[in-house]
Amino acid sequence: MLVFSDVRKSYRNLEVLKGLTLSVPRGSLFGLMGQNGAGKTTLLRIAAGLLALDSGELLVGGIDVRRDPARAKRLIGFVPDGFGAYDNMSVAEYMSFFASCFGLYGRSARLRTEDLLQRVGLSARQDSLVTELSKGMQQRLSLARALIHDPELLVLDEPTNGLDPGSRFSLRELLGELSESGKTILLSSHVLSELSEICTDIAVLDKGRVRATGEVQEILRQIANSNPLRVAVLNGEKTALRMFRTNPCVRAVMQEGKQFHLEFIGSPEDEASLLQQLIDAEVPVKSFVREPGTLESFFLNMTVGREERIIVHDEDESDM
Ligand SMILES: Nc1ncnc2c1ncn2[C@@H]1O[C@H](COP(=O)(O)OP(=O)(O)OP(=O)(O)O)[C@@H](O)[C@H]1O
Repeated sequence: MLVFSDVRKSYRNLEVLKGLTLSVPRGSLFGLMGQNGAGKTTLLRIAAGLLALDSGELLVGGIDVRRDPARAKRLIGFVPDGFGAYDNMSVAEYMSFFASCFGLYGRSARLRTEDLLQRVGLSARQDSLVTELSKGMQQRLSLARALIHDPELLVLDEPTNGLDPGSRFSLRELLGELSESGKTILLSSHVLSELSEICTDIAVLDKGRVRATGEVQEILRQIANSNPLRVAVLNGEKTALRMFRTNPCVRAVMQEGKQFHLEFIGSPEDEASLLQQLIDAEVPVKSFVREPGTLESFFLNMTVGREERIIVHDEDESDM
């Protein structure tokens, strides 16, 4: 649905997107991760047709945005990070204003507005001033506004930012429903657990480039296969240490008395095989736990330099 190829964008001397290549599949609910200043908003604003790219190519639904920006824009609804100033407008007037921007007037604009306000749970607030709405309600109104022309692609910049847990939950449900109804959704978020819960695909943006991208389930599976193992034994720690050091899946061992922290790259079968070896050697295992995979650990691995991460190797051979 969206294909960025070698896209570059600078603000004066600051190059923010440095040859960015990314593909957002049609029908996906795509999450964009990245540290502050990574270039997420810049990327989303380019996707929404609000910023021009300096070089490279962007196709929206197969349309080259540089050749036919107006046609590309009709395919997109954009929800920015922040609501803007609409002090003297009621909810109904706000919707009617944006409907007119897309050539919808009279009865068709009214029916579309009613349908969208119902979908976002704001039917009862049509006559309220938009400034009287809570932040969560404003965010839902902004979403309804972005859907006024029934776009195929919805782009949202930090949509859950500043929302309380209840509003976050209802917005996530709404995005899930829209995704199921066939919309392609591209959103950024700092709440990584949220992305793993709702997104089908993610990309990690770092210093203006895509460092990793793929289906969330596949990424979580890979994370799970590279997570540490924590093992505690009642005794037999020397035998256990010898086994850990000779196991091909164990990259580093940290020992504290009868407890071990293993950097382990392996499948659940590899884990089971190591446990079986300990049992066969009659080492009494007290606990054997693989830490769960999270998007946070993946994100940190991608964006924090290796030199900043501490990996402790147990070099001491004296207890063998
Ligand atoms: N209009 C602008 N003029 C000059 N520099 C800008 C402009 N907009 C953004 N920048 C700079 O570009 C870089 C990327 O900004 P951008 O807002 O795209 O990042 P982001 O990943 O969305 O960050 P955040 O998570 O903090 O919102 C930052 O260094 C920012 O200061």
